[in-house]
Amino acid sequence: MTSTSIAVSEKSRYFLELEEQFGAHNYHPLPVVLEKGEGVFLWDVDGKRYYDFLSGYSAVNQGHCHPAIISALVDQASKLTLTSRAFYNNLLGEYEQYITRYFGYDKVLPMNTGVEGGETAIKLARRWAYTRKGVAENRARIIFAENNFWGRTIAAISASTDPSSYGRFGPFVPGFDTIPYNDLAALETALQNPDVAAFMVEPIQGEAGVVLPDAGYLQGVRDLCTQYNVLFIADEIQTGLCRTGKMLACDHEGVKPDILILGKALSGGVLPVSAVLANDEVMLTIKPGEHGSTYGGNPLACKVAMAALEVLKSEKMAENAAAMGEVLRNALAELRSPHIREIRGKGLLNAIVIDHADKEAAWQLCLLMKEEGLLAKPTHGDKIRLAPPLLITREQILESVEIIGRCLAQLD
Ligand SMILES: Cc1ncc(COP(=O)(O)O)c(CNc2cccc(C(=O)O)c2)c1O
Repeated sequence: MTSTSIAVSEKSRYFLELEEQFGAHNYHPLPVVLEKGEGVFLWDVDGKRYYDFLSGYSAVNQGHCHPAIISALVDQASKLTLTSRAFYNNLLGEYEQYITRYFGYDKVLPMNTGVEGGETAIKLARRWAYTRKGVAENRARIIFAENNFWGRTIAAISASTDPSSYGRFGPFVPGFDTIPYNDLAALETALQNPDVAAFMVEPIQGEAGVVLPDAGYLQGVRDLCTQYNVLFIADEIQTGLCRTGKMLACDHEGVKPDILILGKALSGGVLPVSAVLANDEVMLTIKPGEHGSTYGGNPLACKVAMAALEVLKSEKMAENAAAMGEVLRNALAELRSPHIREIRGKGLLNAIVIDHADKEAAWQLCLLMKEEGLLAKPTHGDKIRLAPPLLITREQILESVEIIGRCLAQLD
């Protein structure tokens, strides 16, 4: 059933058909056409209001159109938006000082999208391996966890174990190996190879369906990477910035990666901003003119990112995510729905695994929830991510779970 064949309003149909005719068919969106966002809410073109339980895949942690972030955007947009890195500007240095002190690293390399952050981290790791670890040129290896997802570039899909990500896009980037997630023995075995430069891993696997490792896994990764002189790269693009109830998911175990990758909510969902943080031993292996991007570190992004980071702390969003995550998981459990096989998550990064004979049940449930005023989307078939903006209240969580419960009851 295509989106355009599902019953939608005349106004919505107009927009769906425009995208059908003039846009690449590289997504299969839920049939809803949005035109306004504020806090935890979205409104469609007919003025219907929805709870947003996707948050732009955790890019809108601070809530849609957060006033302080929009104010920073609007203020800077009328002054200076882009200088390129051919020249200095009055915001990049202040932003670099702000974010490196915020997370406790010597330096930051500013980029735009999350996948650019991943690519940058890999280049840094390879360069560090050749210039500091003594790995022979072009022999560096990067280890990834199975079921990783860090974007859509050729390098990102070269690391993927998901055929729907890499199928018929070969040939692939060499020097990448994968091991089972949450398996320290497998990691230690892989680290016996002296050519390994880094292990890049999500502290909680997002696109795999919110997969949590065992307690102690991240500490084990940290210890093994230290023991074998391998860089621990934490991809916190989806788990970071208060989403899991701490500033970083790594903070739940108090571990500090050698390279930290941030994106998504680094701009509060306003424009693409990513960042790679590391100490000098790693970061200074890349010399002037050897890496960058036209928009990387632009003054508009710097201003927006500082505002986005500020509100995370000033509005105690990590604390609220931790508390509301408990409320959400407990309320979902109270539903005692036969169609919920599993409830999992940390903070406000959660997912339910749907148990139903119909393999389309998760999609159907999302359609039913849309009709009832809640937006969510399945990932990998039977899992529905439940990840609202981090300023959601207890009352809003409970109202949302009532909606989910009503729709689950209609699934039979
Ligand atoms: C953990 C993680 N790392 C990197 C990326 C890549 O970020 P960018 O998309 O900004 O390059 C992600 C992205 N996460 C994500 C989740 C769901 C859908 C999509 C999509 O490409 O539509 C992306 C992610 O979830």
